[in-house]
Amino acid sequence: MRLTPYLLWSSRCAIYHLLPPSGYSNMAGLASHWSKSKSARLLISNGTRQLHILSKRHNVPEIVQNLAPAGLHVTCQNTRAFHPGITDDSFIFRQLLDYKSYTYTYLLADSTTNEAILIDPVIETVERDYRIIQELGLKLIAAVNTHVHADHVTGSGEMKRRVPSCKSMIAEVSKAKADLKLKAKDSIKFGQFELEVRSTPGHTNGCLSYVWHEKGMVFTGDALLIRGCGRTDFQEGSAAVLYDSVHTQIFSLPQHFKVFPAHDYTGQTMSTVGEEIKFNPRLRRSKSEFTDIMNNLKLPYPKQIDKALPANMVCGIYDDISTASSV
Ligand SMILES: N[C@@H](CCC(=O)N[C@@H](CSS)C(=O)NCC(=O)O)C(=O)O
Repeated sequence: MRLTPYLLWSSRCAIYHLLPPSGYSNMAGLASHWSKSKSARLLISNGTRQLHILSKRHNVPEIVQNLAPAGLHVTCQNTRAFHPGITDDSFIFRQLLDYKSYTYTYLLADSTTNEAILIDPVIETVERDYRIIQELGLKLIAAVNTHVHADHVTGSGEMKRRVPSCKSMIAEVSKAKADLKLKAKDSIKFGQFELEVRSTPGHTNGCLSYVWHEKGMVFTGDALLIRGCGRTDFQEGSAAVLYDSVHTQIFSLPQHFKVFPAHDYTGQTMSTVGEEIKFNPRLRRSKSEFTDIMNNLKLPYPKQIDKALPANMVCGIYDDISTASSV
């Protein structure tokens, strides 16, 4: 069997993708590694779906021989490994991209109860996200917005039309319409898990970040981007406020916490608190240097701002736009 490294996340978190066999010379080594390792597991898949998890009692070389003609693969996964899109035993995590606005939507779920939440859904990708939720057999309980976005329309309202149990959420101070208004120290529960709500204003006055302490993740919206941060030139933005928010609410988290922002324009998917403290070219500086940088960005306004702001004040339900409060 040919053993092809699929992704090397760190020296102790390797995920190997085993291609359909052309010979089985490595099989003995693999089987030995697998039988000794508490965290490695072998999954049978058809390339898109996981079909079966092999247990230690299976005769792996024999099974693999029979899989290849059927076009099936064996994947050896280290369950201590983590990568967006990989499901560990207790939770499901998907990082979903909207190519138009470079927005990340996050799907989080408890694998036992199947309760799920979506962070920052986008209206154009609601069908895709809804299909994933259905395929995975999840019960969507919330569409959680990090803030009133200016560059795209939220998918919360459209998702609510498809999933009546789904509640829309946004910061109370944003004054946007939603089923549940959030404030600092609230928690968002799904199954056995919960996210802590932290107030991180500065990009907008109602920006929230969501901390998943148990899994060491923080969803920062536009407050903290990878090697960047949200602009501060509209929607009651303030560079000084953003600086304090990030330093007190995000940089105070353990340095290994993974940072998942609402956007990335450079193809990066995640960072860590420690990396951003060290390498963020804006936020690692003093507050006055940061303010100078932010006040001189000279970015063009987002293309969809005129449509996005009023729509997002009503969770993206266009019928309600005429009754929305002003932004
Ligand atoms: N070109 C995009 C908008 C890009 C932009 O302004 N992004 C915002 C977040 S969405 S309001 C931002 O804060 N960017 C920070 C930066 O440093 O780029 C469009 O037209 O939609």
